[in-house]
Amino acid sequence: MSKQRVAIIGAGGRMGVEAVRAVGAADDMELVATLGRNDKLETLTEAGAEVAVDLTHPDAVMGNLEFCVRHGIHGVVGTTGFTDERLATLRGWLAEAPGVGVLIAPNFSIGAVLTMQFARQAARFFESAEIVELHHPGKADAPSGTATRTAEMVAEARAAAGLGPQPDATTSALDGARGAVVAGVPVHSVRLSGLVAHQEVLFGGDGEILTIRHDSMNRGSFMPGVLLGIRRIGGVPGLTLGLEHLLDPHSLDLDG
Ligand SMILES: NC(=O)C1=CN([C@@H]2O[C@H](COP(=O)(O)OP(=O)(O)OC[C@H]3O[C@@H](n4cnc5c(N)ncnc54)[C@H](OP(=O)(O)O)[C@@H]3O)[C@@H](O)[C@H]2O)C=CC1
Ligand SMILES: O=C(O)C1=N[C@H](C(=O)O)C[C@H](O)C1
Repeated sequence: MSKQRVAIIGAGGRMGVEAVRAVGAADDMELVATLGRNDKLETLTEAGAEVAVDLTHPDAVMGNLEFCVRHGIHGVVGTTGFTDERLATLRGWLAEAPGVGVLIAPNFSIGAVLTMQFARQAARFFESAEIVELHHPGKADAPSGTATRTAEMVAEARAAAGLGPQPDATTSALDGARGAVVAGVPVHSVRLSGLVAHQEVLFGGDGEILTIRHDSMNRGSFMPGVLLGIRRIGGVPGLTLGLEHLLDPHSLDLDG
């Protein structure tokens, strides 16, 4: 069986270095290109890349994806910063490139994927929900992509259950004291030396609190998800939002 030809964009970064190691060690993959900020995207086509992994920066990722999609290269994207508008633009490019697949994974770690699923499942039972995400101080964006996606999923579940706005009597607060509100869910961002990537989803009801916490202790925790995305995305044309859609179809059917 021929090996998948993989390129990594952002190869010198914290995640990129780890991904170069993981792809290099995978028997079914060949690392054909590693790109940094100053490399031309044409390197991807010259190297014959079939899948490009993007681990760069919110300012760079859309340009990278436009090039990949237009040149028939599948994308596995860990980079954050995807708004509804960006996703619509990406869907437009994909509509003109039948057969090309792009995975946008807010988080590649299985524990974080499960955290989001558990949070979605719990949301309808509690009147209050807030998120605390905690990361290393080198992180460029806040709130994290994972926290933003989690808040959206919690909000969707609340709306489907007919829950209204959260109780909150605050009428006077310093800017930022109540966090950033994402789809009605307050999200608090901590940046602290020593941390890697962590998240708590807090739910409150009458006399009880449920806390769902996940900790990535190192960036190796993301690599099985990166490799899974590379292996599967070629068989899933169009946009896939979230690693859960590439896992076994029934493995995350928590409501079933
Ligand atoms: N989905 C997931 O599971 C995870 C996602 N992430 C996300 O991945 C992204 C990268 O994170 P991290 O590795 O910590 O960040 P780093 O800042 O460590 O690395 C980013 C890399 O991208 C490069 N880069 C920046 N701009 C460009 C560009 N225009 N073209 C090509 N390369 C570029 C940087 O190059 P240079 O060194 O020259 O600046 C650097 O090597 C972030 O958005 C982060 O949130 C992180 C962890 C897990
Ligand atoms: O920048 C990071 O480190 C991470 N970014 C992603 C995010 O914003 O959610 C995933 C993980 O939290 C690590």
